[in-house]
Formats: sequence, C-alpha cells, structure tokens
Amino acid sequence: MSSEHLVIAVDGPSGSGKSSVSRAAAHALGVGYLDTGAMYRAVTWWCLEEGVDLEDRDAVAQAARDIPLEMGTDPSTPSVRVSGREIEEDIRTTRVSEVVSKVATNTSVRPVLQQLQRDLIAEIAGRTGGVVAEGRDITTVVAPDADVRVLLTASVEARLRRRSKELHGADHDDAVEATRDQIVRRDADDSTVSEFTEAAEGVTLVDTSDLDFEQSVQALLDVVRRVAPDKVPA
Ligand SMILES: Nc1ncnc2c1ncn2[C@@H]1O[C@H](COP(=O)(O)OP(=O)(O)OP(=O)(O)O)[C@@H](O)[C@H]1O
Ligand SMILES: Nc1ccn([C@H]2C[C@H](O)[C@@H](COP(=O)(O)O)O2)c(=O)n1
Repeated sequence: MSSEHLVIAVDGPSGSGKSSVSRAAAHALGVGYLDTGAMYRAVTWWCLEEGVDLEDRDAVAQAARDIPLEMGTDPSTPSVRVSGREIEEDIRTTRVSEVVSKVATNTSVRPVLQQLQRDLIAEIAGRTGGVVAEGRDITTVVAPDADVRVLLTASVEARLRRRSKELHGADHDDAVEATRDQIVRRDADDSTVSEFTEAAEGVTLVDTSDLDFEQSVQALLDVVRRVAPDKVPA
C-alpha cells in the first residue's frame, strides 16, 4: 500500500481466531483495529430490529446504506454502535449468528460495506498510524494492496473445539456437535461470495491448528515484521 501507514489485512474461516488474534496484534503494535464481520452483523441486527425482511435483497441493501453505524477501532475496547446504542453484545447472539450469512451473501450489500470498510481503513490508519482489518475478503477485495496480507486458518476440528469452548465452556463431543452449524454451515454459505479457504497470490498462510493463542499472535506479528519491517511502529 502506498500510504506511509501500516495496513494489515487478515482473512480466515469462522473460528480460526481472526478477531481475537488480530485484536491482540493491533494492541501490541499500538494501531487501530477493524472487525468487518461486526459490520455485517450490525446490518443484520438492524434489519431484525426494524422489521426488514432478510429475503428482500434490495431492502437489506438499502438498510446497509442507511444504517447509522459507528465502529469502535480501539483493539482493547471493541464497540459497535447504531444510533448511539452499544450493540457489541447483541450482534454476537445466536439470533444474529444464525442469519448473518443471508446478509453477507447478498451481493447488493457487499459493495456498500466494502466501500465503507475501505474508507474506515484509511481513516483509522491515518489517525492511529496503522490498522489491522479482518474478515473474509480483506486480503482479496477490500484491501488487496495492504502492506501485509495474511490468511489465518486452522483445521475444522481445532475451530470447532475453540468455538465450542467459547460458547458452551466445553469441548466434549456433544458441545462440538452443537457448534457445527456456527462453523461448517456458515463457512459453506460465506464461501459462495468470498475466497477464504486458500491463500491468494501474495497472501501469507498462517495455520494455527497446533498453536495456542499467544503463539498465534506471535506468528502474525512475525509475518508483519518480516514483510513490512520499515512500517512497524517503534
Ligand atoms: N490459537 C488459538 N488457540 C486456542 N484458542 C484460540 C486460538 N485463537 C483463537 N482462539 C479462541 O477461539 C475462539 C474463536 O476465536 P475468534 O472469535 O477470534 O475467531 P474468528 O475467526 O474471529 O471467528 P468468527 O469469524 O466466527 O467471528 C475464541 O474463543 C478465541 O479466544
Ligand atoms: N469481510 C467479511 C467479514 C464477514 N463476513 C461474513 C461472514 C459471517 O457470515 C458474517 C459475520 O462474520 P464473523 O463475525 O463471524 O467473522 O459476515 C463477510 O462475508 N465478509
């Protein structure tokens, strides 16, 4: 990327650790953070609140244009606001998770949010000296010219175990099965509109299947320091 600021793009499948690892890396680097999945979730939440039919593609695209959305960009205090109301917790509920792919696979919505994400990436990077932006299409569509582009992945088994621990506090077989829809079905739906299973040209693959959380953060930071040493804040 031609700007003087450090732009890091991270994509990956559900439960790979994109959000938590990207947030920790942004914190370590002292730069801003953008969770683009939270933007699809916020539009979904707003449509449910406003009674917009998620099957009505044009109405949902209009909602994506109209939503009074404010994305928090401090990696230590994630925040998503709509009309001034904090909805960070509301957008993580099963009610939203179950249907968010309907919004994310709406090809009239995607260009609206993608442009908003490009604008936010430029604004955050200018304000904080850099940004880690994560999602499914950041390395390929939103910021293909980012300084550092990483596909953060992990095996389906590892991702199911992680999400299962997060949602159910356990990773025994029943809990893992209860989590399958959140990982496998959602990835299948989402991958119809974005490529996040294989690293595109120039994108570094980081497989965290056998890494713990701290090691995953370190692996991402290692790539950043190797690929863009001159832009890493002192
Ligand atoms: N390397 C790791 N080892 C163990 N647990 C991890 C690791 N990376 C992330 N986690 C944990 O896995 C869970 C899922 O991580 P996270 O929410 O960051 O994934 P994600 O890729 O952003 O998922 P989604 O796209 O569905 O939001 C979290 O509880 C997180 O703390
Ligand atoms: N750049 C992005 C970010 C997210 N999505 C989709 C994938 C999910 O269906 C939904 C929520 O994402 P999550 O919070 O689970 O990472 O949004 C996308 O299509 N493109």
